[in-house]
Amino acid sequence: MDTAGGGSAAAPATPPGAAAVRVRGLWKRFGEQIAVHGVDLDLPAGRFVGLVGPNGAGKTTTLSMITGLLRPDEGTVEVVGRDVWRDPADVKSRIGVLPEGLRLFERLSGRELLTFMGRLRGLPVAEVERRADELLDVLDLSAAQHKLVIDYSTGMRKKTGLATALLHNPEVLFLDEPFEGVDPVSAQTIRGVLERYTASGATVVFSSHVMELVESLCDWVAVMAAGRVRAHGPLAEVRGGAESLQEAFLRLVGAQGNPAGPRLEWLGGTA
Ligand SMILES: Nc1ncnc2c1ncn2[C@@H]1O[C@H](COP(=O)(O)OP(=O)(O)OP(=O)(O)O)[C@@H](O)[C@H]1O
Repeated sequence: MDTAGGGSAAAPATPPGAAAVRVRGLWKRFGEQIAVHGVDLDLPAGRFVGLVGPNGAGKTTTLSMITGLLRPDEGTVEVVGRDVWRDPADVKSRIGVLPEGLRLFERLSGRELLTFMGRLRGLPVAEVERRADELLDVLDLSAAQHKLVIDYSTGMRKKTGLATALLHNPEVLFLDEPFEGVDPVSAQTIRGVLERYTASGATVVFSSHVMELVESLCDWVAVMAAGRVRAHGPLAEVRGGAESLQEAFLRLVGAQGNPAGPRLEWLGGTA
């Protein structure tokens, strides 16, 4: 089995049009709380897929179960046609994951971290070095590559996490809030790398609260609320007649906001 991928460009094995992710009857409870409530989902390969939903909708829990980080109470997950929970090692060799609140090895430099992760993935040393050079360069991290990760900013950490997730040339990349806490320059860099990656036929699935971002990047969207999938499909279909994805989203999740009304009168101005 080639766990290292073909070349420096993504080499997806999933035929275009096939499902990159297939989820059936997925449930997760935390005590009384039902975080994921019988989710069915088909995410096509070769797309830029956005998973959106309000706080607490179940996005992170769902992504964690899809990527083999959290065991479901019920349900099945297939990624690139393989059962995640029956064959986790095979699936994990084919995916890259940037989880929420990623913890990196703080006492390694960015460069050492990439070398370590590449070797852990079974890549030959020379190939790790070549890929690390390119990723550090493209992600504007070359100048900081010998600094310890503990001294990295939030954006540098996200970019380093993204580099480690891409190093083994995965078929599907899962990113939980990849743009959170990232400045516009770094966001643009990350965006460029992801666009290049999907243009080669690979699949990106990412969660975000930022509708404008999802609308401008994604061609496929899944909307979650209260542990359920409210809509999923091509962006234009999910947006429907609404003017923007934001408007469609607010309608789908039934959100009216929570106006302060007569409350918080003490806030601001003089009493
Ligand atoms: N380990 C846990 N223990 C208890 N409850 C949890 C746990 N993880 C998640 N939950 C609960 O499950 C629900 C879904 O959480 P989840 O983090 O998946 O939502 P989310 O859509 O990713 O939210 P956000 O956008 O705020 O990150 C929430 O009500 C949350 O409190």
